[in-house]
Amino acid sequence: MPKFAANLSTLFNEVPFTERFAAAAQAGFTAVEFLFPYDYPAAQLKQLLDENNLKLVLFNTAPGNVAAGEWGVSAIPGREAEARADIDRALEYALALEVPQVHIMAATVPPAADHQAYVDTFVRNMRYASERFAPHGINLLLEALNPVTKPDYLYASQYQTLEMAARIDRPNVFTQLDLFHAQLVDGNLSRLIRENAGRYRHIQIASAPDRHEPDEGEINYPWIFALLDDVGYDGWIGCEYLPRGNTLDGLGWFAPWAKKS
Ligand SMILES: O=C(O)C(=O)[C@H](O)CO
Ligand SMILES: [Mg+2]
Repeated sequence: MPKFAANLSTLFNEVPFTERFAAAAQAGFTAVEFLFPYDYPAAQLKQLLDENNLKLVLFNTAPGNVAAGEWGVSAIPGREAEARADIDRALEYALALEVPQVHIMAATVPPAADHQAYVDTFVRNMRYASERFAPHGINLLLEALNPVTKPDYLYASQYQTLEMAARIDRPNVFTQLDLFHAQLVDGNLSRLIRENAGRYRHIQIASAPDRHEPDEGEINYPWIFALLDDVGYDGWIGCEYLPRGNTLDGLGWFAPWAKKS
């Protein structure tokens, strides 16, 4: 039985961020995820979660200087102190908000840069993060991003993040299987889901190629949800899509699973 989390960074964007918690709960979600919590005190976010009986199931480490093209700091050589401070801050938020997993953002790699140096830096910082988070039972996730949405990101293929997780070789490090990115880069989603069950601990969904509701495009999500049940996936499924129009108007696909108020 799939468990869905509303991504408040992309859904319910008709209202300000702090009003999206109530909107998600009223739409029948019991869990949420979003990109970054850092613009708000943890206590304020916890109150919003508690008031709406919502679990927070994922957020990311900080993105760095987005205006300068950065998308994560954990792989940038020479920025280790900043990356580890971001990891420590993410841990503080994860503990305060009772979050079971955090996506550690890697970095975009400038075309002329030494890619291996970025990989080696990321492995070291991930092992640092693993040691910080493991005593609290919190998992760390790596996510491949397709090169159209995010050019020059450290990894684009699911098979690269699976290999990276194996190289990091820590028991609380897994991949985040965003099926939108996976379809655009790797395809053969059934093989990915079947052959790597247990190595991904979070899933995100959106249509391909347009990243809208999961009721259009190339991916047959009802079939995918049944396959996920078949392989015993019991994690959350993050609804990280860009609504075609009003969020509520596009939630017909979610009706079978929405919590009835
Ligand atoms: O971009 C995505 O798909 C994500 O899930 C990350 O949170 C941000 O890149
Ligand atoms: Mg994603």
